[in-house]
Amino acid sequence: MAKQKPLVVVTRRLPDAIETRMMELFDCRLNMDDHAFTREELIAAVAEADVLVPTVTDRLDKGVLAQAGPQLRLIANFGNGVDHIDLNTAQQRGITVTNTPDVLTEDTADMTMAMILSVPRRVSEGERLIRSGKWEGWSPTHMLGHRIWGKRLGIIGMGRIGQAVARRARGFGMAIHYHNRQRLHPEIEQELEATYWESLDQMLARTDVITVHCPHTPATYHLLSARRLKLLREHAYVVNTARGEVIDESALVRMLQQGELAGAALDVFEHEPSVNPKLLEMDNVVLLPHMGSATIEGRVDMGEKVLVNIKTFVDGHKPPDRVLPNLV
Ligand SMILES: O=CC(=O)O
Repeated sequence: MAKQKPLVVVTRRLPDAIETRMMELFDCRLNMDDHAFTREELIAAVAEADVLVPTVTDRLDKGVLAQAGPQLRLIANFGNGVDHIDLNTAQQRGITVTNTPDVLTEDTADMTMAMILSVPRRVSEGERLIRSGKWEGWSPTHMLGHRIWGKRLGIIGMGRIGQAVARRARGFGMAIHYHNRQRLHPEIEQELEATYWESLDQMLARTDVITVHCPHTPATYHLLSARRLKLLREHAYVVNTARGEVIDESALVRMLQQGELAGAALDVFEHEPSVNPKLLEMDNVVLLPHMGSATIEGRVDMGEKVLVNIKTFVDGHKPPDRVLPNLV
Protein backbone atom coordinates (compact mmCIF):
# COMPACT_ATOMS: atom_id res chain seq x y z
CA MET A 1 0.00 0.00 0.00
CA ALA A 2 1.42 3.33 -1.06
CA LYS A 3 0.50 5.47 1.95
CA GLN A 4 2.12 5.03 5.36
CA LYS A 5 -1.14 4.85 7.22
CA PRO A 6 -4.12 3.61 5.22
CA LEU A 7 -7.40 5.49 5.44
CA VAL A 8 -9.90 3.27 7.20
CA VAL A 9 -13.55 4.36 7.07
CA VAL A 10 -15.72 2.76 9.75
CA THR A 11 -19.45 3.06 9.05
CA ARG A 12 -20.84 2.57 12.59
CA ARG A 13 -19.71 3.14 16.18
CA LEU A 14 -17.65 0.20 17.47
CA PRO A 15 -16.74 -0.58 21.10
CA ASP A 16 -14.51 2.19 22.54
CA ALA A 17 -11.42 -0.02 22.96
CA ILE A 18 -11.64 -1.04 19.31
CA GLU A 19 -12.03 2.50 18.01
CA THR A 20 -9.11 3.66 20.16
CA ARG A 21 -6.81 0.94 18.83
CA MET A 22 -8.06 1.54 15.30
CA MET A 23 -7.08 5.21 15.59
CA GLU A 24 -3.62 4.30 16.91
CA LEU A 25 -2.98 1.94 14.01
CA PHE A 26 -4.58 3.67 11.07
CA ASP A 27 -5.73 6.97 9.71
CA CYS A 28 -9.35 6.53 10.76
CA ARG A 29 -12.65 8.07 9.94
CA LEU A 30 -15.24 7.13 12.53
CA ASN A 31 -18.99 7.67 12.54
CA MET A 32 -19.39 9.47 15.85
CA ASP A 33 -23.18 9.85 15.79
CA ASP A 34 -23.65 6.22 14.67
CA HIS A 35 -26.27 6.95 12.01
CA ALA A 36 -26.67 4.31 9.30
CA PHE A 37 -24.82 5.53 6.21
CA THR A 38 -26.98 6.70 3.31
CA ARG A 39 -26.21 5.37 -0.15
CA GLU A 40 -24.48 8.68 -0.96
CA GLU A 41 -22.31 8.40 2.13
CA LEU A 42 -21.39 4.84 1.25
CA ILE A 43 -20.44 5.89 -2.27
CA ALA A 44 -18.29 8.70 -0.87
CA ALA A 45 -16.67 6.22 1.52
CA VAL A 46 -15.74 3.63 -1.12
CA ALA A 47 -14.46 6.39 -3.39
CA GLU A 48 -11.96 7.47 -0.76
CA ALA A 49 -11.15 4.69 1.68
CA ASP A 50 -8.26 2.24 1.43
CA VAL A 51 -10.13 0.01 3.83
CA LEU A 52 -13.86 0.05 4.53
CA VAL A 53 -15.29 -1.40 7.74
CA PRO A 54 -19.01 -1.85 7.05
CA THR A 55 -21.74 -3.69 8.93
CA VAL A 56 -24.94 -5.47 7.98
CA THR A 57 -26.76 -2.12 7.65
CA ASP A 58 -24.60 -1.05 4.67
CA ARG A 59 -25.82 -2.24 1.26
CA LEU A 60 -22.63 -2.53 -0.77
CA ASP A 61 -24.37 -3.50 -3.99
CA LYS A 62 -23.03 -3.44 -7.53
CA GLY A 63 -23.90 0.24 -8.01
CA VAL A 64 -22.07 1.32 -4.86
CA LEU A 65 -19.01 -0.85 -5.48
CA ALA A 66 -18.83 0.37 -9.08
CA GLN A 67 -17.96 3.79 -7.63
CA ALA A 68 -15.09 2.44 -5.52
CA GLY A 69 -11.77 4.08 -6.18
CA PRO A 70 -8.81 1.91 -7.17
CA GLN A 71 -7.32 2.47 -3.71
CA LEU A 72 -10.09 0.41 -2.02
CA ARG A 73 -8.35 -2.92 -1.44
CA LEU A 74 -10.09 -4.34 1.61
CA ILE A 75 -13.63 -4.55 2.97
CA ALA A 76 -13.20 -5.73 6.55
CA ASN A 77 -16.78 -6.46 7.54
CA PHE A 78 -17.77 -6.10 11.19
CA GLY A 79 -20.03 -9.16 11.30
CA ASN A 80 -20.24 -12.69 10.09
CA GLY A 81 -22.84 -12.48 7.32
CA VAL A 82 -21.68 -10.82 4.10
CA ASP A 83 -24.95 -10.93 2.16
CA HIS A 84 -25.07 -7.11 2.12
CA ILE A 85 -21.90 -7.08 -0.01
CA ASP A 86 -22.01 -7.89 -3.74
CA LEU A 87 -19.21 -10.45 -3.66
CA ASN A 88 -19.13 -10.90 -7.45
CA THR A 89 -18.42 -7.22 -8.02
CA ALA A 90 -15.90 -7.15 -5.16
CA GLN A 91 -14.14 -10.15 -6.70
CA GLN A 92 -14.10 -8.61 -10.18
CA ARG A 93 -12.52 -5.50 -8.71
CA GLY A 94 -9.93 -7.52 -6.82
CA ILE A 95 -11.16 -6.32 -3.43
CA THR A 96 -10.37 -8.59 -0.48
CA VAL A 97 -13.35 -9.18 1.84
CA THR A 98 -13.07 -10.43 5.42
CA ASN A 99 -15.65 -11.15 8.13
CA THR A 100 -15.69 -12.01 11.86
CA PRO A 101 -16.55 -15.70 12.26
CA ASP A 102 -16.26 -17.90 15.39
CA VAL A 103 -16.39 -15.19 18.05
CA LEU A 104 -20.16 -14.74 17.80
CA THR A 105 -21.04 -18.44 17.56
CA GLU A 106 -21.79 -19.10 21.23
CA ASP A 107 -23.64 -15.81 21.79
CA THR A 108 -25.87 -16.37 18.77
CA ALA A 109 -26.52 -19.96 19.86
CA ASP A 110 -27.48 -18.73 23.36
CA MET A 111 -29.96 -16.29 21.89
CA THR A 112 -31.35 -18.96 19.59
CA MET A 113 -31.90 -21.28 22.53
CA ALA A 114 -33.67 -18.49 24.42
CA MET A 115 -35.93 -18.02 21.40
CA ILE A 116 -36.58 -21.75 21.01
CA LEU A 117 -37.81 -21.76 24.62
CA SER A 118 -39.63 -18.44 24.52
CA VAL A 119 -42.60 -19.16 22.25
CA PRO A 120 -43.66 -22.64 23.42
CA ARG A 121 -43.32 -21.49 27.06
CA ARG A 122 -45.05 -18.13 26.37
CA VAL A 123 -42.27 -16.11 28.01
CA SER A 124 -42.97 -12.74 26.38
CA GLU A 125 -46.71 -13.21 26.68
CA GLY A 126 -46.41 -13.83 30.43
CA GLU A 127 -44.20 -10.79 30.86
CA ARG A 128 -46.68 -8.65 28.95
CA LEU A 129 -49.48 -9.90 31.20
CA ILE A 130 -47.65 -8.86 34.37
CA ARG A 131 -46.75 -5.47 32.95
CA SER A 132 -50.39 -4.91 31.93
CA GLY A 133 -51.35 -5.22 35.62
CA LYS A 134 -54.01 -7.84 34.72
CA TRP A 135 -52.46 -10.91 36.32
CA GLU A 136 -54.91 -12.42 38.79
CA GLY A 137 -52.67 -15.09 40.30
CA TRP A 138 -51.63 -18.68 39.70
CA SER A 139 -54.08 -21.27 38.44
CA PRO A 140 -53.58 -24.85 37.22
CA THR A 141 -54.82 -24.02 33.73
CA HIS A 142 -53.37 -20.57 33.28
CA MET A 143 -50.76 -19.69 30.60
CA LEU A 144 -50.12 -23.27 29.58
CA GLY A 145 -47.53 -23.65 26.90
CA HIS A 146 -45.86 -26.68 25.39
CA ARG A 147 -43.05 -28.88 26.62
CA ILE A 148 -39.70 -28.61 24.86
CA TRP A 149 -38.17 -31.75 26.34
CA GLY A 150 -38.52 -34.70 23.97
CA LYS A 151 -39.38 -32.56 20.92
CA ARG A 152 -37.60 -32.76 17.59
CA LEU A 153 -35.47 -29.79 16.58
CA GLY A 154 -34.78 -29.36 12.86
CA ILE A 155 -31.65 -27.31 12.21
CA ILE A 156 -31.27 -25.80 8.75
CA GLY A 157 -27.56 -25.13 8.22
CA MET A 158 -25.23 -27.12 10.44
CA GLY A 159 -22.19 -24.82 10.47
CA ARG A 160 -20.61 -23.44 13.61
CA ILE A 161 -23.78 -21.79 14.95
CA GLY A 162 -26.05 -24.71 14.01
CA GLN A 163 -23.76 -27.11 15.87
CA ALA A 164 -23.57 -24.83 18.92
CA VAL A 165 -27.39 -24.73 18.99
CA ALA A 166 -27.49 -28.54 18.69
CA ARG A 167 -25.22 -28.90 21.75
CA ARG A 168 -27.46 -26.65 23.82
CA ALA A 169 -30.72 -28.20 22.61
CA ARG A 170 -29.49 -31.68 23.56
CA GLY A 171 -29.08 -30.37 27.11
CA PHE A 172 -32.78 -29.45 26.99
CA GLY A 173 -33.70 -32.99 25.95
CA MET A 174 -34.47 -32.24 22.31
CA ALA A 175 -33.77 -34.71 19.52
CA ILE A 176 -31.46 -33.16 16.93
CA HIS A 177 -32.24 -33.33 13.21
CA TYR A 178 -30.43 -31.33 10.58
CA HIS A 179 -30.26 -30.47 6.92
CA ASN A 180 -27.04 -29.16 5.43
CA ARG A 181 -25.45 -29.05 2.00
CA GLN A 182 -22.82 -31.41 3.33
CA ARG A 183 -23.30 -34.13 5.86
CA LEU A 184 -21.26 -33.67 9.04
CA HIS A 185 -18.20 -35.76 9.73
CA PRO A 186 -19.52 -39.02 11.29
CA GLU A 187 -17.70 -38.31 14.57
CA ILE A 188 -19.39 -34.92 15.01
CA GLU A 189 -22.74 -36.38 13.96
CA GLN A 190 -22.33 -39.05 16.61
CA GLU A 191 -21.24 -36.60 19.29
CA LEU A 192 -24.35 -34.50 18.63
CA GLU A 193 -26.54 -37.59 18.19
CA ALA A 194 -27.85 -35.76 15.15
CA THR A 195 -30.00 -37.24 12.39
CA TYR A 196 -29.14 -36.04 8.90
CA TRP A 197 -31.84 -35.30 6.34
CA GLU A 198 -30.65 -34.94 2.79
CA SER A 199 -34.16 -33.79 1.92
CA LEU A 200 -35.14 -30.54 3.62
CA ASP A 201 -38.77 -31.20 2.68
CA GLN A 202 -38.78 -34.50 4.55
CA MET A 203 -37.19 -32.97 7.62
CA LEU A 204 -39.71 -30.12 7.70
CA ALA A 205 -42.59 -32.57 7.75
CA ARG A 206 -41.18 -34.43 10.75
CA THR A 207 -39.88 -31.83 13.21
CA ASP A 208 -41.50 -29.74 15.94
CA VAL A 209 -39.21 -26.69 15.99
CA ILE A 210 -37.31 -25.44 12.95
CA THR A 211 -34.32 -23.14 13.43
CA VAL A 212 -32.47 -21.41 10.60
CA HIS A 213 -28.65 -21.16 10.63
CA CYS A 214 -27.60 -21.04 6.99
CA PRO A 215 -26.19 -17.87 5.43
CA HIS A 216 -28.33 -15.82 3.06
CA THR A 217 -27.03 -16.40 -0.46
CA PRO A 218 -28.79 -16.48 -3.84
CA ALA A 219 -29.23 -20.23 -3.24
CA THR A 220 -30.89 -19.84 0.18
CA TYR A 221 -33.14 -16.86 -0.62
CA HIS A 222 -36.66 -17.98 0.44
CA LEU A 223 -35.35 -21.46 1.16
CA LEU A 224 -38.36 -21.66 3.47
CA SER A 225 -40.77 -20.81 0.65
CA ALA A 226 -44.56 -20.84 0.91
CA ARG A 227 -44.54 -24.40 -0.40
CA ARG A 228 -41.98 -25.60 2.13
CA LEU A 229 -43.61 -23.80 5.06
CA LYS A 230 -46.79 -25.72 4.23
CA LEU A 231 -44.90 -28.95 4.92
CA LEU A 232 -44.55 -27.97 8.59
CA ARG A 233 -47.02 -29.43 11.01
CA GLU A 234 -49.63 -27.26 12.71
CA HIS A 235 -47.94 -27.55 16.09
CA ALA A 236 -44.52 -26.52 14.70
CA TYR A 237 -42.55 -23.38 15.62
CA VAL A 238 -40.15 -21.46 13.38
CA VAL A 239 -37.08 -19.71 14.81
CA ASN A 240 -34.78 -17.44 12.81
CA THR A 241 -31.59 -15.79 14.05
CA ALA A 242 -29.85 -16.02 10.64
CA ARG A 243 -31.24 -13.72 7.95
CA GLY A 244 -34.82 -12.70 7.22
CA GLU A 245 -34.44 -13.34 3.51
CA VAL A 246 -34.09 -17.11 4.04
CA ILE A 247 -37.82 -17.26 4.91
CA ASP A 248 -40.69 -16.04 2.72
CA GLU A 249 -41.89 -13.71 5.48
CA SER A 250 -45.29 -12.92 3.92
CA ALA A 251 -46.03 -16.64 3.58
CA LEU A 252 -44.96 -17.17 7.21
CA VAL A 253 -47.24 -14.35 8.38
CA ARG A 254 -50.19 -15.78 6.38
CA MET A 255 -49.71 -19.20 7.93
CA LEU A 256 -49.47 -17.77 11.44
CA GLN A 257 -52.64 -15.75 10.83
CA GLN A 258 -54.48 -18.85 9.65
CA GLY A 259 -53.32 -20.94 12.61
CA GLU A 260 -51.32 -23.28 10.38
CA LEU A 261 -48.27 -22.91 12.63
CA ALA A 262 -48.00 -22.79 16.42
CA GLY A 263 -45.71 -19.76 16.51
CA ALA A 264 -42.45 -18.11 15.54
CA ALA A 265 -39.48 -16.40 17.15
CA LEU A 266 -37.75 -13.94 14.84
CA ASP A 267 -34.57 -11.97 15.46
CA VAL A 268 -34.15 -11.04 11.79
CA PHE A 269 -36.57 -9.78 9.15
CA GLU A 270 -36.82 -9.64 5.40
CA HIS A 271 -36.92 -5.83 5.24
CA GLU A 272 -35.05 -4.70 8.36
CA PRO A 273 -35.66 -2.51 10.23
CA SER A 274 -39.30 -2.71 9.09
CA VAL A 275 -41.31 -5.44 10.65
CA ASN A 276 -44.56 -6.69 9.13
CA PRO A 277 -47.22 -4.95 11.30
CA LYS A 278 -49.31 -8.13 11.40
CA LEU A 279 -46.54 -9.80 13.40
CA LEU A 280 -46.87 -7.11 16.08
CA GLU A 281 -50.44 -8.22 16.76
CA MET A 282 -49.62 -11.89 17.33
CA ASP A 283 -49.17 -13.24 20.84
CA ASN A 284 -47.54 -16.46 19.65
CA VAL A 285 -44.65 -14.60 18.04
CA VAL A 286 -41.50 -13.34 19.77
CA LEU A 287 -39.77 -10.47 17.98
CA LEU A 288 -36.24 -9.25 18.66
CA PRO A 289 -34.30 -6.44 16.92
CA HIS A 290 -31.39 -8.44 15.37
CA MET A 291 -29.67 -9.09 18.72
CA GLY A 292 -28.25 -12.57 18.13
CA SER A 293 -24.61 -11.61 18.63
CA ALA A 294 -25.28 -8.55 20.78
CA THR A 295 -23.04 -9.06 23.80
CA ILE A 296 -20.36 -6.61 24.90
CA GLU A 297 -17.77 -9.41 24.92
CA GLY A 298 -18.79 -10.61 21.46
CA ARG A 299 -18.72 -7.15 19.92
CA VAL A 300 -15.23 -6.50 21.35
CA ASP A 301 -14.05 -9.86 19.98
CA MET A 302 -15.54 -9.03 16.60
CA GLY A 303 -13.70 -5.70 16.66
CA GLU A 304 -10.44 -7.47 17.51
CA LYS A 305 -10.96 -9.67 14.47
CA VAL A 306 -11.53 -6.64 12.27
CA LEU A 307 -8.28 -5.09 13.59
CA VAL A 308 -6.30 -8.26 12.95
CA ASN A 309 -7.75 -8.63 9.46
CA ILE A 310 -6.86 -5.04 8.54
CA LYS A 311 -3.41 -5.11 10.14
CA THR A 312 -2.33 -8.37 8.52
CA PHE A 313 -3.63 -7.15 5.17
CA VAL A 314 -1.88 -3.77 5.26
CA ASP A 315 1.30 -5.48 6.42
CA GLY A 316 1.18 -7.50 3.21
CA HIS A 317 -0.09 -10.81 4.59
CA LYS A 318 -3.23 -12.81 4.01
CA PRO A 319 -5.85 -11.80 6.57
CA PRO A 320 -7.15 -14.78 8.55
CA ASP A 321 -10.89 -14.38 7.93
CA ARG A 322 -10.97 -14.10 4.18
CA VAL A 323 -14.29 -14.50 2.39
CA LEU A 324 -12.65 -13.21 -0.80
CA PRO A 325 -10.48 -14.23 -2.49
CA ASN A 326 -11.86 -17.70 -1.87
CA LEU A 327 -9.59 -20.02 0.01
CA VAL A 328 -10.16 -22.77 -2.58
O1 LIG B 1 -25.99 -10.61 11.91
C1 LIG B 1 -24.88 -10.42 12.31
C2 LIG B 1 -23.70 -10.95 11.65
O2 LIG B 1 -23.83 -11.47 10.54
O3 LIG B 1 -22.63 -10.88 12.25
